[in-house]
Amino acid sequence: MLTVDNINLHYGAAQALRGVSLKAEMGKITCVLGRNGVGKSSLLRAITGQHPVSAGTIRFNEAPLNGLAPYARAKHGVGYVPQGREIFPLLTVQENLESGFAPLQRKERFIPEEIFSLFPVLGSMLSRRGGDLSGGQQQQLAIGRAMVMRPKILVLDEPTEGIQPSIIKDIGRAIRYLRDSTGMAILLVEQYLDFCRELADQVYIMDRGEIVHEGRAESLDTEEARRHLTV
Ligand SMILES: Nc1ncnc2c1ncn2[C@@H]1O[C@H](COP(=O)(O)OP(=O)(O)OP(=O)(O)O)[C@@H](O)[C@H]1O
Repeated sequence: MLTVDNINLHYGAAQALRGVSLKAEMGKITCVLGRNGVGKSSLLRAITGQHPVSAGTIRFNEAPLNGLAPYARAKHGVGYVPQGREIFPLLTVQENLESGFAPLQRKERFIPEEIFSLFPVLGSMLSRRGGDLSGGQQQQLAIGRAMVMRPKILVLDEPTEGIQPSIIKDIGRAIRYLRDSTGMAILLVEQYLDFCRELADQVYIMDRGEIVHEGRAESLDTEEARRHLTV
């Protein structure tokens, strides 16, 4: 389980996270909802080691992650699908997937077949450049690349952003499959309430750098969630 306990995060003098605590359990999908600018990406940056926290602790299966570089967190099993995908536009699909090999030992350096069963389009586009793919295909590639490193927790930053509805469905299916088949923990941040409600087991709502609600997805008060999602 990932345990985030009372973290603060600053950009210079500006505080983006205030005493944020949450848990993401193995075999569960945990969704953090919030509108633009409330600190969702900052939370994921803190968890993946892209930005240091100024207070609080982050542990994964009891191992402290604080202070570890992103690659060391990847070795602990933290896979990250950043906002905007950040795939390499000039590398091929195959090379993008292979860039996930970095934290793996030599004998593990192969692309698991299940990536192509989940996202067949990647298999048919292996020699195409990442930059030539549509936004939805790039999102699938970014998830595939994170899967290459066999994560124990997959952290996704707004996987539905700018993506057409049919591909959002595929991505939802893939995330559910990963939870059910591997028992990994999945933590995603979103603004898209319906996607989150359909997919998540546990939901948190963030507003202005703080967690303002926590509960099971089926008991989420949709009206309250919408209030936090509109400015
Ligand atoms: N590198 C940075 N330097 C300074 N301030 C930043 C930086 N990144 C984010 N912020 C600020 O921190 C706050 C939280 O931003 P963050 O990106 O975490 O929010 P978000 O909920 O993920 O929103 P979005 O969906 O737009 O990414 C915002 O006020 C933002 O302007």
